[in-house]
Amino acid sequence: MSDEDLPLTAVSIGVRPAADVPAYDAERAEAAVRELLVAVGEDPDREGLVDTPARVARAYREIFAGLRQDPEDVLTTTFDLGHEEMVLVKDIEVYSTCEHHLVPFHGVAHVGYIPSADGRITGLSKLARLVEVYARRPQVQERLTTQVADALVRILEPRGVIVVVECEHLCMSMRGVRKPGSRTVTSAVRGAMQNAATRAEAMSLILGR
Ligand SMILES: Nc1nc2c(ncn2[C@@H]2O[C@H](COP(=O)(O)OP(=O)(O)OP(=O)(O)O)[C@@H](O)[C@H]2O)c(=O)[nH]1
Ligand SMILES: [Zn+2]
Repeated sequence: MSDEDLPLTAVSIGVRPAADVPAYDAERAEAAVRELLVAVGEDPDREGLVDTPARVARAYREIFAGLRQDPEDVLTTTFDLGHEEMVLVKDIEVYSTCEHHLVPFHGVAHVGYIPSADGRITGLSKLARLVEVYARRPQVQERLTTQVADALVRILEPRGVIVVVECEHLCMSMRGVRKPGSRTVTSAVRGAMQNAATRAEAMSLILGR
């Protein structure tokens, strides 16, 4: 499927299904890192840098592994516990990569849902794994937040979902506007979680009050 064939929703812009993403090209990544070192004025053959292109290529494989993972493969484990109340995993550590500057943004995600009427729930770790699938891609924080919420809606069919992400963007800290410590908060709220009282309950749990 070409990018032109994808519907232009916030979720799918620039996003291909894992099956359509070509295999990771470590050789190409390594050559590109070597070029980058030359471009910034470094000598890629000096002792300290000689292994760096290969090292960075290996690191990028890991950092962008989510491009080759489908959320459906993560949310496979479900249980029918008959639990119909809110489930919330908070303070899930997030490391992602800003797609504008290719530097990290990091912080926490809070993921909550109200199970479907039949009480179908997923494993708690799967919520954190879902965040990982989308964080390990070139990202913007808004899309990361939306994608996690919409994958939960699509796959678990819960009655409601809330996803709140709070991150510091190193592109705003170490360069550019240079405002270390500023945090960006994004949220996506779906279904019954949009009800004011339910949303307030979720937010009070997230804020620890
Ligand atoms: N909305 C959004 N913006 C982001 C995110 N990550 C980085 N940005 C912003 O993307 C914008 C890119 O702006 P440009 O003017 O094209 O790039 P730039 O000249 O490097 O901008 P500065 O960062 O202001 O120096 C900046 O304002 C960043 O702060 C994100 O996750 N969400
Ligand atoms: Zn950035």
